[in-house]
Order: sequence, then C-alpha cells, then structure tokens
Amino acid sequence: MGRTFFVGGNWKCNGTIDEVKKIVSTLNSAEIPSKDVVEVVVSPPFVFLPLVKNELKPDYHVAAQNCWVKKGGAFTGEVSAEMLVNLGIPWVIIGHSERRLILGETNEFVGDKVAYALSQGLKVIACVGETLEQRESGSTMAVVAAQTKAIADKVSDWKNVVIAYEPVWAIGTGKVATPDQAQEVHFELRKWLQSNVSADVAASTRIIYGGSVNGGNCKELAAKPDVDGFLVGGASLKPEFIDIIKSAEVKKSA
Ligand SMILES: O=C(CO)COP(=O)(O)O
Repeated sequence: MGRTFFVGGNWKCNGTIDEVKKIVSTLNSAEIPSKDVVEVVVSPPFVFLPLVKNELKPDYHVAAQNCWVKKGGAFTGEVSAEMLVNLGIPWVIIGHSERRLILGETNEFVGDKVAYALSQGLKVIACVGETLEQRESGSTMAVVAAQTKAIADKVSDWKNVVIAYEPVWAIGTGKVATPDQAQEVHFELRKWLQSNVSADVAASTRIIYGGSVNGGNCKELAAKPDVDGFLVGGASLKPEFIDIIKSAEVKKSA
C-alpha cells in the first residue's frame, strides 16, 4: 500500500500573533506538491490553533501539540481531545520527547492518550525515540520498541496513526541522524510492526523522522525507503520549511 509522504511542522512553544501570521502567509503563498504527493500538517501552540486553522489554505492541515488523556472535566490547564474535534482540528502530536522527558509522560500514559485521541476521531502523530545515553549503550531498538508497544497495546486501528521517530540527541541540536541511522531504525520499527501488529499495518503506517531536519539535509533523508516524511521543529518556523515539503518529490521519482 502506498504511503503518502508526510511533513509535519512542530512549532513547539514559539511565536507571537505577528510571527504566526507571517508563517501562515509564507505557507499560503508557496507552491507545494499536490495532495497525492505530500500531506502537510502544521502544529502551532494551542492558543494560535483557531487563527492558523482559519487563515491557512486547505492544502495544509493543523495539529495540536498535545491533548488530555481522557474526557475533559476538572483538569486545570489541560485541553481535551473533544475540544480539538469541536474546533475542527484533525491532528494531534502525542508523546513528544519534550513531554516525556520534561513533563514525565510515561510510555503507558502516552499509549492511553493515543488510544483516547483516536477514539474521539483525531489522527495522531505518535512520537518515539531514544536519548543519547540509550543509543550509546546499544538500547535504541529496545527503547523504541517499548514505546511503540505501549501504543500497540491500546490501539487496534492504525489507519490514523503516523509514527515519528525522533532521536532525542538530534532534536534542536543541529546534529541530525545520518540517512543510514534513520533508515536503520525506521526499518526495524516497521519490522516490529510486522511481527507484533500485522503485515498490513507495517506496510501502510507512515514512519517519519524528526531531529534537526532542514532544507539542506531533507532530500538525502527522504530518499531512504523507510523514511516516509518528517516532523520538523526549528526549520518549520522558517521559509526553508517549503523546501522540506518539496523533498517529497524525491519519493515520487524514486
Ligand atoms: O522535535 C522536533 C520535532 O517534533 C525536532 O525539532 P528540531 O527540528 O528543532 O530538531
């Protein structure tokens, strides 16, 4: 089954109204490949979601960066999946390493969140990835498999899931995984899905790479067979995000 290339822009906790409007206008005036070549989703902070959703042209979709683990209620400071659905936000990023490591989200909590968001009709970008220490001790695959298993334990329908492999040591560091390093983990992850979920899910689930992706390194990464797109942080706030979106063309000609 063909996997449409996927490019996500994770704006993290950045931006003012003026800056957000500028990014939106850059995106709106760009010529990007058609929908069958690339799916593009940008993820502004919660407070800017309505603005971005209303002003962005329909070639782009919008994602929240997080949501609450179950139905809303007395959970001060949280935003529920139902609210995102109510607002017409189709996507949510769940389990980003910044939330796992800084806010203490466990594998199980992330698995529960993914399952709940899917049950409400959201599509999920689920993040996994090892720290430098884990990589250096040779446990990359064990870590990534445990993170994926916690999701697989709670999820039966994978059609609305994109997996983002984001090695923590490559996030915001300018130290990008080499195309071979990314390919190796993506290949192993797909193999894990094949053995533990199903051959269909392994073949159809998009596995995207995140960690210091920029306009200069995206094409080489995109050329790898198991790299189905990117989750971009810093560079998604800049015009070079358009070049990253266009790297989808590499796949088309592959
Ligand atoms: O965390 C990331 C995307 O979710 C990657 O961030 P950078 O692209 O800034 O390294």
